[in-house]
Amino acid sequence: MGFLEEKKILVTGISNKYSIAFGIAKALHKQNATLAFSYHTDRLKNKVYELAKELGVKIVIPCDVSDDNSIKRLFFNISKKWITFDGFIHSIAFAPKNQLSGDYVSSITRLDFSNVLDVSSYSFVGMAKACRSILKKGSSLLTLSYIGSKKVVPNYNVMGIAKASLESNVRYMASCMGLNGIRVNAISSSPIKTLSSYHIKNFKKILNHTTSRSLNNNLTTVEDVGNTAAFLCSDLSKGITGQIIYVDGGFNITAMSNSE
Ligand SMILES: NC(=O)c1ccc[n+]([C@@H]2O[C@H](COP(=O)([O-])OP(=O)(O)OC[C@H]3O[C@@H](n4cnc5c(N)ncnc54)[C@H](O)[C@@H]3O)[C@@H](O)[C@H]2O)c1
Repeated sequence: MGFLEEKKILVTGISNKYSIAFGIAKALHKQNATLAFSYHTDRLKNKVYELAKELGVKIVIPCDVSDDNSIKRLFFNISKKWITFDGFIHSIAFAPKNQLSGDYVSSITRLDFSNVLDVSSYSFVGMAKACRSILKKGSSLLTLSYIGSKKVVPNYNVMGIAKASLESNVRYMASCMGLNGIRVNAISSSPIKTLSSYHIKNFKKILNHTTSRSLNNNLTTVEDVGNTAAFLCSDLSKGITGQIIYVDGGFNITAMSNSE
């Protein structure tokens, strides 16, 4: 019997087996959570159904978080299956590839700025707003962030601004929803090789730097993030809300590595 027995949790943001969201789904499944998946586009449908089958997930629903009607449809479908549920994982971000390299000030446009913040930050509160009435007391909402929100990481550019907004979203959402017994947190993860991170210029350099400066000299894995997510979705973490929890081997506290 796992510590998420009886919990019904929606996992968004799976596009393939390398997605952090799939690592989280596996960890939640291991603790006996009942899961639903949402996926972004038709192009991902077969892959996400295949991964759902691997974990025995019966509910798989499309949702484009840049569209309010699509978000509404997602939760309407969830309510038909579950009536109420215990929270969701928001593992969604988007920036065009040309915004993840080079000179931030020269390349940013008003349109890209608003699209990136819409999909990568607004969507978290947009989803919470749409499902608030069917969330159980004790629910947990979780999103994924990165230290580029607080410190400058070359080429992360507008995504850093989006993550700063997302982290602030976590605090304001936690404050609003606390009285309903709903907790809201973020995991700030080390860099991990996924489809999204692949688009960041010189990602390998960022990955190597983070690993060499982390206190345990280890690569952070999706299993590490997944296990922390499982804890944050469970009642074991009921005293934790409005927090940005670092899963980065201590990288965020260092100013210099032991070997420098
Ligand atoms: N990989 C890393 O190094 C790293 C580090 C810290 C935080 N994160 C964050 O983790 C989260 C997951 O990213 P990942 O690295 O697993 O990459 P990923 O590409 O596997 O996941 C990103 C997901 O966002 C979804 N998405 C994009 N636009 C969408 C939209 N309009 N509607 C619905 N879904 C949409 C994609 O379909 C995809 O499944 C992101 O928020 C990312 O910023 C990643």
